[in-house]
Amino acid sequence: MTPATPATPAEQALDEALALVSRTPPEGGGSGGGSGGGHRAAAWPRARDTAARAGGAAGARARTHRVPLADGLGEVLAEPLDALTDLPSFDTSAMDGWAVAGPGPWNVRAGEGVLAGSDRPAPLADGEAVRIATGARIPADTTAVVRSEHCRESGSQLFADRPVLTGQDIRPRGQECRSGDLLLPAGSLVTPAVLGLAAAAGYDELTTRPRPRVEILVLGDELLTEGLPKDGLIRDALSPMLGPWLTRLGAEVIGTRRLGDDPAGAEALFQAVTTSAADVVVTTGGTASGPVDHVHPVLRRAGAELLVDGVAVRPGHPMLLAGIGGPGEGRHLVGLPGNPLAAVSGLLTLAEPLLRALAGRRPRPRYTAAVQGDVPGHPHDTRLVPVLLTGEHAQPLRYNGPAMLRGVAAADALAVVPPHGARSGQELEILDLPWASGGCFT
Ligand SMILES: Nc1nc2c(c(=O)[nH]1)N[C@H]1C(S)=C(S)[C@@H](COP(=O)(O)OP(=O)(O)OC[C@H]3O[C@@H](n4cnc5c(N)ncnc54)[C@H](O)[C@@H]3O)O[C@H]1N2
Ligand code: MOO
Repeated sequence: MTPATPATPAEQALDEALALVSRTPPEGGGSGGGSGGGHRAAAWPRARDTAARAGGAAGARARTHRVPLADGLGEVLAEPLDALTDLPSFDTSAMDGWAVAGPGPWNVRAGEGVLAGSDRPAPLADGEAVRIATGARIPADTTAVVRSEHCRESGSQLFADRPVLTGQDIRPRGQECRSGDLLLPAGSLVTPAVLGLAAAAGYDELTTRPRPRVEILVLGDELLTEGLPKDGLIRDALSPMLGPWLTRLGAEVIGTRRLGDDPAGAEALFQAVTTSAADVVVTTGGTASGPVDHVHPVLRRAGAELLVDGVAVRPGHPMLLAGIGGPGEGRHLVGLPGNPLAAVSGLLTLAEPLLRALAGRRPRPRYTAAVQGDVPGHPHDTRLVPVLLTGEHAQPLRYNGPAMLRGVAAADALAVVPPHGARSGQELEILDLPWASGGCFT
C-alpha cells in the first residue's frame, strides 16, 4: 500500500518545489490570485458550477432515442417509466406448499399440482388443497397458501400444524404496481436494477437521452504510443486513460486522435473545433502559453467563448472550458493540461459536471470524510489529492505531483483540500473515482 503524506526530506523538497507547502496567505487572499500564466482563474467550486450550467443549458435541447433494453444502461430515461402491466400480473404463490380453500383439513387434489408458468389452474372446491410452487398462479377460490413445512399429508388429506390466516403467502395481483402506475420519473439513471424493473414491467425498449459524444484530441510531438521512453520522447499516458474514464463518466467516445505541435496539428485542431460531430471535444496538452501551445490561439481564431480560462486548483490550473461551434449548437471544448494528474484534475473539475448535465444526470452526491494526517495546502488554490478510503478516514497518498499517476492509480478518490491545507481529522469533500466501491457499470 502506498504510504501517506510526505515523510522524508526528499519528499518534502519535492512538494516545496511544486509550491504546494502551506503558508499563511495575506489577509483576504482569495482563490483567484495564485494561478499565474496570465489566466483569470476561477475558484474551483465556481468552475464546477460553470461546467454544470453549461451542460444543463446544452442538455436541455438534447436528442432522445429508443434503444433495446440492454443498450439503455448508463443513460437517463427521457420519458417516465410507467408500468405496462400489473405486478404481479396474477395472484401468485409466495411459497412452495399447498393452495387451500376454506378451513382444513383438506382433500388433496391428485396430480403434480400447479407449477410456475402453468396457465389457469382449475378452481379449488371448498375444502380442497392442491400442491403449488413459488411463483405459480393461484387457482380461483384459493383462500390461503400453506407452506410445505407447516403441514403434513395423511392418506388423501392435508392437515395444517398451525393456524392458517386468510390470504397468507399469496401475492395479490397488482401488489407492487397497477398498469399505468409511475415506476420511475423521467431523468432517472438506467442502472442494472432499472433494467430489471423495466423488463418485469413489460418493456423491450427504453426511450433515453443518448450519451454525450466525445472526441479526444491528444496534443504533443513528444509522445510515443509504444515501448520505452527514449531520446526525450515519453509514453502517451493520456490516450489509454481518457477514453475509458470518459466512458465511465457517461460519454460515448467517438474517437481519439493524436495531433502534432506543428501547423498541421493546429489546423486539425481548428477543424475539430469548428466541425467535430462530438458534443464535447476534449483536448490534452497545449493549454499553457508555450510556443507550441495551440489551444488558446485556435479557440480565438474559431471565435469560441471561453467560459472557464484557468482554475484556482492544483494540479491542473491551466484547464479551460469553451463554448464552440455556431450559435445554438451547444458544443463544448474541455482543454485538459498535459501533465497527467493535472488532466485528471480537469476531468473531475470540468468534464464530469459538464457531461453529467449534458446526459441529464444529477450532480454527484456530495460527501465528506475526515482526513488522516495534516495535508499541506496551496497558499491560494484548492488542491485535489489522491486518497485511499479506509473505513473511517481518507488517507492521502504520496506521488501526487502534477506529472505523476502513481498516487491516483492506487487511490479510491481525490480529497478536496482548501487553500492553506487541512488539519488531521478535518472533514474534506471527497470525489470518488468512477471505479471506487465497484460502482462503475456505465
Ligand atoms: N510559463 C508557464 N509554464 C507553465 C505553466 C505556467 O503557469 N506558466 N503551467 C504549468 C502547468 S501547471 C502545467 S499543467 C503545464 C500545462 O501544459 P500544457 O497543457 O500546455 O501541456 P504540455 O506543455 O503539452 O505538456 C505538459 C507536460 O505534460 C506532458 N504531457 C503532455 N501530454 C501528455 C500525454 N499524453 N501523456 C503523458 N504526458 C504528457 C508533457 O510532456 C509535459 O511534460 O504547463 C506548465 N507550464
Ligand atoms: O498544476 Mo499543473 O496543472 O502543474 O499540473
